[in-house]
Amino acid sequence: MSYDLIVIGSGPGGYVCAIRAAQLGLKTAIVEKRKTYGGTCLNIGCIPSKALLHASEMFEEVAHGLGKLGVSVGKPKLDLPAMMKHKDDTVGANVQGVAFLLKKNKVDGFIGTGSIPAAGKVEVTAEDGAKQVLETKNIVIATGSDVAQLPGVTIDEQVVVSSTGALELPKVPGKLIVVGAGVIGLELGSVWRRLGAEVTVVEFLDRILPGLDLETCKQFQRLLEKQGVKFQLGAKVSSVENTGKGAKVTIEPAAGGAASTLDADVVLVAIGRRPYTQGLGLEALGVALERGQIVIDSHFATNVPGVYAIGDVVRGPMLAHKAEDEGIAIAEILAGQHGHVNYEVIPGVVYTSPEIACVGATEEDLKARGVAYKAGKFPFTANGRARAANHTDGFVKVLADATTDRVLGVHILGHGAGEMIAEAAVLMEFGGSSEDLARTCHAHPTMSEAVKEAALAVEKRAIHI
Ligand SMILES: Cc1cc2nc3c(=O)[nH]c(=O)nc-3n(C[C@H](O)[C@H](O)[C@H](O)COP(=O)(O)OP(=O)(O)OC[C@H]3O[C@@H](n4cnc5c(N)ncnc54)[C@H](O)[C@@H]3O)c2cc1C
Ligand SMILES: NC(=O)c1ccc[n+]([C@@H]2O[C@H](COP(=O)([O-])OP(=O)(O)OC[C@H]3O[C@@H](n4cnc5c(N)ncnc54)[C@H](O)[C@@H]3O)[C@@H](O)[C@H]2O)c1
Repeated sequence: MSYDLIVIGSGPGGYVCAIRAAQLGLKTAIVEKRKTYGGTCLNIGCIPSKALLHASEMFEEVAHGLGKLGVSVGKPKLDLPAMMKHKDDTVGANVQGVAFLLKKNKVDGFIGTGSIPAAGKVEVTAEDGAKQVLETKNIVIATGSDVAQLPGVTIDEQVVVSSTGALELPKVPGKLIVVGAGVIGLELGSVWRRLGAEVTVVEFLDRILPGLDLETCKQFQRLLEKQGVKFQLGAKVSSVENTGKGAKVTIEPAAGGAASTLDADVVLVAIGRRPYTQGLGLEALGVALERGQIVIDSHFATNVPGVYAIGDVVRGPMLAHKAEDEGIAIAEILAGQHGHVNYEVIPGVVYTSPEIACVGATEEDLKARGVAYKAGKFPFTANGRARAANHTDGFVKVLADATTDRVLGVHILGHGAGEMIAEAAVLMEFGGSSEDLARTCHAHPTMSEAVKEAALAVEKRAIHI
């Protein structure tokens, strides 16, 4: 069988690419080494973590959030196996959904490890070792990423866990140490804190969530501390001694100085992810890599003709929707269209409570680039719906170019921020101004009115503050 396109890896980048290519009439196949489609995101990432985040948020809300609303209930009881079943069922429904969509679009699926013996050929090795070679005009590598390891620390997924093990813990740990105050550490740390663990986050830098808007992160850290999360910033974990029943974690100040130790029942290592290219045969093929990432041009092409790459395995934020948009763009390019991704407008969401959502530049980015900007801010305490729902933490911040008024960035800390950010992304995609946002009628009473008020605040004309 000869194909127009073979995609290696069926995460959000790969499966979306395959479906779009098939829609455009390309004879397409997809190769996946896992037993189920959907990649990191659906199997061990976005989807299971959001199932646990939602369930644990409900647990906490029932425990602490309802009394003020006049709803009196008894102390909630945690049924962890049922919560884990909800997570597993959610994953199951999603991965089956992807298998259905691939079939519906007549994409041929091959379960096995894909490698590229030469441009135009993909070898698929099944679990039992059986091999077959498929012919194709084009190959898209969408093999994603894997957990970054802490030097000298072995992840056994029992006591010392990665995000994968943290989604599967059989009981709530008494003490959980999280290494890394990035998105994974704060999301999964929140899950287990809500369910009863004492959580300490150890972060190398002097701030949490590097890369996100600093003011937003500082306020967010204070809210997490109020919830009971402890932070040790400017501290690096230098060793973890796994005793089988728990661990001793040695922490050194990042700036140097005396080490200290902390005891933990479970240690979550969440210090980032690395591009995954193992077993593809890229070295023999001569595909250029830089810091582990496959090097691509603006059309996703590697240096080997007919071989392209997208998603976590290439440069840019490691986000599912970025991988999806790249998958669509390369499929359209291969079908002779003009696929394109606007990297200036990729939203990011941290699914904690409250959530953080952002799109575009931070104040730090704009200062570093020397761009003159105006900031408009509006707190949820002044929003009627937020007060009615008892979700008054946080604010919306709109950053607009001081000369043209074009919106350059929007940062939201608040309940439902991940849903609210979409209107900012649409506005920015259309090159909109803060005035466009301020003049758009927003339904009352909604949390989104805070977005409009923050846009009004850019010109110091917010009404409700
Ligand atoms: C705990 C966690 C939570 C996350 N939450 C979010 C979130 O809420 N939102 C968000 O945007 N992002 C989130 N992410 C990141 C997101 O999962 C990734 O950015 C996204 O999955 C990248 O998609 P991808 O298609 O590039 O690769 P992946 O999803 O990693 O898929 C790659 C696939 O390729 C397969 N593969 C690898 N090598 C081969 C081979 N040689 N042959 C065949 N198959 C191969 C792998 O088995 C895998 O299934 C999260 C990640 C984690 C770990
Ligand atoms: N909601 C989402 O969109 C979502 C959720 C989960 C994961 N993800 C993606 O997954 C990727 C990986 O997430 P992550 O949280 O593992 O990585 P990250 O890069 O977001 O954060 C890792 C943190 O660990 C710190 N660190 C590194 N070495 C350390 C050490 N020795 N001691 C203490 N701290 C150390 C870093 O300074 C950094 O703050 C991210 O790129 C993220 O985009 C996204």
